[in-house]
Amino acid sequence: MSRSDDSLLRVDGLKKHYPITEGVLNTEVGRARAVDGISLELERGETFGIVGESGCGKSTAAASMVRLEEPTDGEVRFEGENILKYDAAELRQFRREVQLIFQDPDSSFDPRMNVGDAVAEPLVVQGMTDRHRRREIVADLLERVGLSASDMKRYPHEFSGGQKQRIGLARALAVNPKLIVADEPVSALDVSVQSEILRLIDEFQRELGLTVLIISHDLGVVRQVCDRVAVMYLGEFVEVGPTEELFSNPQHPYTRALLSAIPTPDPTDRGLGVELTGDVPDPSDPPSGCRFHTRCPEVIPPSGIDLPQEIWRAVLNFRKQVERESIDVESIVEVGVLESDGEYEGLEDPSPDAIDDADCKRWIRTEYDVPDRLDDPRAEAAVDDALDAILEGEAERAKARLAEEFTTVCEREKPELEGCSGGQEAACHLLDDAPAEPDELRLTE
Ligand SMILES: Nc1ncnc2c1ncn2[C@@H]1O[C@H](COP(=O)(O)OP(=O)(O)OP(=O)(O)O)[C@@H](O)[C@H]1O
Repeated sequence: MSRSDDSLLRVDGLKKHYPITEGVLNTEVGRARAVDGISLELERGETFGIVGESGCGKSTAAASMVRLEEPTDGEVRFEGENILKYDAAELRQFRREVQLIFQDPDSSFDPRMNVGDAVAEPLVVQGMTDRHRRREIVADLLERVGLSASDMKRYPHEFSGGQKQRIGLARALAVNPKLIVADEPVSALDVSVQSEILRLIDEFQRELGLTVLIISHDLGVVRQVCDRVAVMYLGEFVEVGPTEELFSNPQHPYTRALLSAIPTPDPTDRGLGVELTGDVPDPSDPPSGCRFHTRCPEVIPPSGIDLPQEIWRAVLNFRKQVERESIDVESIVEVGVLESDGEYEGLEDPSPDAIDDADCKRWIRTEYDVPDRLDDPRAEAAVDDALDAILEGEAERAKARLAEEFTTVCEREKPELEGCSGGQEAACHLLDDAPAEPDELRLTE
């Protein structure tokens, strides 16, 4: 992602992995890959947003970029200097130039300190000894954020959430920072107040030429203020681009799914019609290939498999349950018998052995929304063989049969971020120029 040499902050291949330990000896048994190789450049004066669901690594990314967390790998350059090599004095200077705003403004205030002292604190730390001058600056800042100079004497608990966030902004601006990093700055506030705070950030950004990095799970927030946006999923950026391009012409299925989830005021507008189900997977064991493939509504089928999208997704979900060995045949059969309209009436032992295999297989298919018969003969044969193996208690054979027929390029190969026609970059095999398998077919809708 090469933009200009005059970027304020440049991040290359940033990773933050947290060790997972067990036992009294704290033996490392794994690593949570919270951030797993992200790169970006913040141009001076731009507002950049990182958006994604809870748990995909946004806060850790921001914290690692400003060394609140020590990165595991990668490089972060601020005005061309490698911040990971800063000594204590350089780090102190950096901490003045980069100010942080958090979701909960209370966390940055000492409840026993009045607002005047709280906003002036960074000036004191910076060595400004002139009390009168400090008061002037604080009065001016409070007025600029929409409060009054007389609020200086009051204490944080006397203010509403929105007002506290204004005070937090005044405090952040006190030392003329070059970069503001705001982590969910409005998500704790009422919707009506959110817009006001975002407008204020926008105003300051323009007036003072600030560079702003906003972290949010809310696409509406980033759309309101950001010039560019990165969409993050499970420690990686899956799409990066100018805000309007990304919102009007999303290229990654994850971006499309996030956009679909935004409620629209128009009841006839059904959005992009994509539903995002399930949670972000565990970052200590991310899915292979494209990390989104386990939830993606647009997974590319393997060569020669031709199923409608919804049915293909159901087959993939069924395969996932087989992989996890979580298909509870006994319970499914028990329910099947109860609902079987008398066919098995009076049966003393409703165990799978006492039931016709064809019925067991049909009930398992129903449980996972797989139709009784798939139109694609290859897919049908694979599902049927796997069901036979399951009923014979041969889980490994079932897994192997499904893997043989249904392993997709999305699971096999990791897509890289690449430029798309709309001016953004996205990491998705749907955008591959030459598909890994030439006869790979897009799913019929
Ligand atoms: N100190 C830690 N030790 C281990 N794992 C961690 C630690 N901090 C974060 N994680 C894990 O890293 C992943 C990313 O967390 P992070 O808070 O950065 O995500 P997020 O997108 O900001 O979500 P949220 O908005 O909920 O904070 C999560 O799975 C989280 O559990």
